[in-house]
Amino acid sequence: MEKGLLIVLSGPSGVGKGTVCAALRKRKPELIYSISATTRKPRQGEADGVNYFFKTKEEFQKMIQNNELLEWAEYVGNYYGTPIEFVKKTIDSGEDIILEIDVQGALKVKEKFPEAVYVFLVPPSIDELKNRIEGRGTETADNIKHRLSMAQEEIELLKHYDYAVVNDKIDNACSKIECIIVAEHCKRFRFIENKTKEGV
Ligand SMILES: Nc1nc2c(ncn2[C@@H]2O[C@H](COP(=O)(O)OP(=O)(O)O)[C@@H](O)[C@H]2O)c(=O)[nH]1
Ligand SMILES: Nc1ncnc2c1ncn2[C@@H]1O[C@H](COP(=O)(O)OP(=O)(O)O)[C@@H](O)[C@H]1O
Repeated sequence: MEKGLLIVLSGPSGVGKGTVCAALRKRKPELIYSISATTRKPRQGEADGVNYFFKTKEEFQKMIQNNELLEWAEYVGNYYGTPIEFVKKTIDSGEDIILEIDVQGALKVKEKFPEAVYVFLVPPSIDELKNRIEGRGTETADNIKHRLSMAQEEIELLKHYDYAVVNDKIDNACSKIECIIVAEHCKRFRFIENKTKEGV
């Protein structure tokens, strides 16, 4: 049976990863979403086990020690990580799973899963990125500054990704990601065909 795709969606904070994933969920309900663990405090409206698994620093450290995380990263003073078990189970069952993670985390996943599909969500401009982070109204002025300076460095890492998707309009970005998923399935089918022809 063909394995599911591991799709890694990342990009700078505020580019719209969460928003695009929420829209994709509606358009493509069969896609599975990984839920990360974090030591960040829940924002208003966020629930444990839905947006994140909210952990204390000690609990998070235990997850690292027990090899329960596919990757983890420290981002602006908090830890974020991807529980590995759920990801493995999903792709082994032939279903596609999407990870919405930061750029450092994505590059760590690439070391373990080079065959995953790496998509970088690009802001239309740095000014627009600033507007979006400020407009969201969830961060302090200092935190926004930090996120923006990280964004400049993160955009340099675009070259390690398979695809760049500009998040100008949410629907455009979703359509492009859907096209990427279709194309990647076609690519893997060709790979299986070649193997069959070679008698492997
Ligand atoms: N490495 C890694 N980054 C994550 C994970 N989950 C979320 N992130 C990223 O951590 C960053 C901060 O997340 P968050 O505090 O929710 O803020 P926001 O995504 O900017 O709204 C974002 O870039 C997320 O994509 C994870 O499991 N691993
Ligand atoms: N295509 C878009 N056009 C305009 N605003 C957007 C777009 N995508 C996201 N936003 C807004 O930008 C802000 C940051 O989006 P969010 O999904 O929280 O980003 P991220 O998860 O990458 O940090 C939110 O207020 C969201 O409504």
